[in-house]
Amino acid sequence: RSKRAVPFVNKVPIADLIKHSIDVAASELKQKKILEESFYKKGTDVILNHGNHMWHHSQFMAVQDPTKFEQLNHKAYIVLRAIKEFEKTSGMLLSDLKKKPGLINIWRQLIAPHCQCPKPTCNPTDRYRTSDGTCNNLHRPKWGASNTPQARFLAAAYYDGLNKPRAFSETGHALPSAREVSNCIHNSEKSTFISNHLTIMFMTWGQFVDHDFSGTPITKGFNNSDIRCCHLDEGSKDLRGSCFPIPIPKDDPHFRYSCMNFIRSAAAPNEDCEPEWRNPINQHTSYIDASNVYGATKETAHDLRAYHGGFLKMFERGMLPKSEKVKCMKEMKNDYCFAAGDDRSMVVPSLSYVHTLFVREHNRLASKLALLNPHWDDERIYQESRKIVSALMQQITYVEYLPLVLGKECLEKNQIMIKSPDFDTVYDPTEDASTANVFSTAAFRFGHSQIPNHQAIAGKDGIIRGVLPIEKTFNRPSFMLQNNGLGYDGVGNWVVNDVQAKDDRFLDDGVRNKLFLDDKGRSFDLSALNIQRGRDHGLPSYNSWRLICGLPTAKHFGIGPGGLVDIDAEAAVKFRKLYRHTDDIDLFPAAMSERKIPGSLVGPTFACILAKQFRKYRLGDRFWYENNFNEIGFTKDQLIQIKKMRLSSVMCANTRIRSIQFGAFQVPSMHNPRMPCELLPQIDLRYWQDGGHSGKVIPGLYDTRNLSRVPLNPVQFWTASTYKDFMKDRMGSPTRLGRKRNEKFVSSTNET
Ligand code: HEM
Ligand SMILES: [Ca+2]
Repeated sequence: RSKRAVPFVNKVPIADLIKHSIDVAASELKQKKILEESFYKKGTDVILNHGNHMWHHSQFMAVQDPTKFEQLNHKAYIVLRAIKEFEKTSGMLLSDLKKKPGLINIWRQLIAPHCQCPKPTCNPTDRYRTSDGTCNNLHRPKWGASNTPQARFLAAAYYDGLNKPRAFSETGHALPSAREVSNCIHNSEKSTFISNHLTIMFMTWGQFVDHDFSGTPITKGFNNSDIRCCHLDEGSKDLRGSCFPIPIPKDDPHFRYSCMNFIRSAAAPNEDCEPEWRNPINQHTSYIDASNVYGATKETAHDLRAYHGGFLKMFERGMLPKSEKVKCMKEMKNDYCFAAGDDRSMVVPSLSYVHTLFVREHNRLASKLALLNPHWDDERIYQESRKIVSALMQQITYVEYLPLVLGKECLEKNQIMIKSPDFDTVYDPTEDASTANVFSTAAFRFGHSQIPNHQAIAGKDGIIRGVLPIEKTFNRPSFMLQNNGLGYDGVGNWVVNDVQAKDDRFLDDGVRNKLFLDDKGRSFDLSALNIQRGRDHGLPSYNSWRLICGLPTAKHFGIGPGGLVDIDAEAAVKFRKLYRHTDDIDLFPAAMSERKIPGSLVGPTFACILAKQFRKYRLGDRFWYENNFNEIGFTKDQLIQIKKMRLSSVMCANTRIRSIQFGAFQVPSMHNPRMPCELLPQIDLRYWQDGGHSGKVIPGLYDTRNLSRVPLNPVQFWTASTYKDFMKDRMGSPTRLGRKRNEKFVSSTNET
């Protein structure tokens, strides 16, 4: 009986209550719009100046498609407001409502006028992925698509069960400020360690692939303006619901002001606006499909295409094309801002480097495929090249990157290991590959501890020729464009020769204190943002994740049985000081503090979450490169070619690099020696020739570099004096640049 819909509450038909709730919500949306406009008119919300620290953050969290975004956000508002009203009038909770299919049907019908979401129509014989990821799963066409809600592995933990951030302890007190937690747990002052074998490229790949499967935009004000939360009084903050600023402790070692701006992520409604708690939007396709290269909507993909020869647009000397839409900081006369499949491409030069590399690879493949198949049109060449590039993203991530993150044993256990030299049809249409909230908000941010305090350019010998503190490179393409684009190759030489910061619980100063530093000395703390974002997204606490991962939960703050068993005593003491109850502990700081599983870079809790998600990305993708599916898949011969490939091969084929170690994620060593590019594997594209591999040598097919060779001269722009200022600045406060690294820098700058 309990499964049937409850027809009446206090003699009022329940359908009437639902209708009333939706009507209230729809009419309040109108008032909300007026309220938002008033914040703009009052000057609380503004169009921020270039270079302001909040401007940088807002660029990073920007909406890629404002029209879709506004629609999603409005629908989500109606759903959330209507549930709140319904809870009030019916006495039922969201959780009760979700258990009653009859009521959900009524809800769906009544909310439909506010929720026109055209359903994608899928053609099962389409050979290529859609730009927005729809129709990958033919039964659930929106799974993994862009501009859909992030998935959940666990029920949300909002303060009100629905919408408000997790801000209070089990004891009823406020949770400690995210900055306070960061100061205590993530502060790197005492650490001088650098990773002993992983390169900057390893860190960069993590960020690059993250921007393929996840992009969470923040709420915007009227007229696409930026919300300034620290300017609001308490009453207005509550009324708006989009502000959740971070209090900065009075005795903060770095910040001299008391409030860090924090705007909540924008919300997306569920399919058909079904009743659901708040969920952040993912504006990327969850699939590893190079949506960061090609764009995650039809419109972005269109803007990036050249529409001839299958090419993507490019600027002179193989650089990313100019963007009119995305803004950046121009420091030199000829600087321009980059357009890419993901708008975060300029956040640091190391990331712009890989973005550029993959656009070059696409165009290189396109020109070769056109030689082999002169009858192919622009569309066919574009799609076939895109298909290979997406496969390379998967190959590099699963064959080169993940074994270093998780260790082979974990890959094996979770069906993440690429074992076969050719097909391995793993597709399971019941797996939803949508990126989960916990994965993008906490677990995959593990890489933030790898971010070094600097960005640099090196010569072919790997010796650093110029260096800048990272905070002077955020959103500044100058570094890449200097000396007519030669900065590009310098960054490439740097990322494969220098080491990243160590994978520990600490975040370096450049992002923990100086993230998006502006000329007024204002900036953010990345670890505080991560923690606050977790609370904003209603992420359950550390213990809940331990439980679902089958790991023991902590009942006390000791390190013995029943306590924080995977955390060292020194850190456990800090958690005891910070939190009142073990069920309060935020996931990010605690999982980052766990001892690593041998052979991996993460502790058991993050390993569990990462493995679960990477399994879904593999099993839930109909276009996964290893699937033996006629038409949409590769042929066996083609797949064998792709499985030979490494990131180093891609760098060799598209840049002026002449020799490189086989594994670009590890520094050159006896076990990973540098070798001439000619010795590295390259795809034999003759297997893509219609009518089969002819065996003929096709002129032009094997000269892999499509750029004219220009010798790499020592780069003049970031001079030794810049470097010295940088080091002077650092010497005052010890940072994690170890002595060994200092020596290397000094000797290198003496040479230039
Ligand atoms: C120079 C390097 C990097 C910078 C400056 C940077 C900066 C940021 C910032 C500002 C955010 C948003 C913070 C917020 O919630 O307000 C973010 C999110 C994120 N970062 Fe990083 N990050 C870097 C490298 C990395 C690396 C190496 C990884 C992983 C290996 C990573 C993974 C992520 C993920 C998964 C998100 C969430 C993305 C989303 O859903 O929108 N980041 N990062
Ligand atoms: Ca994607």
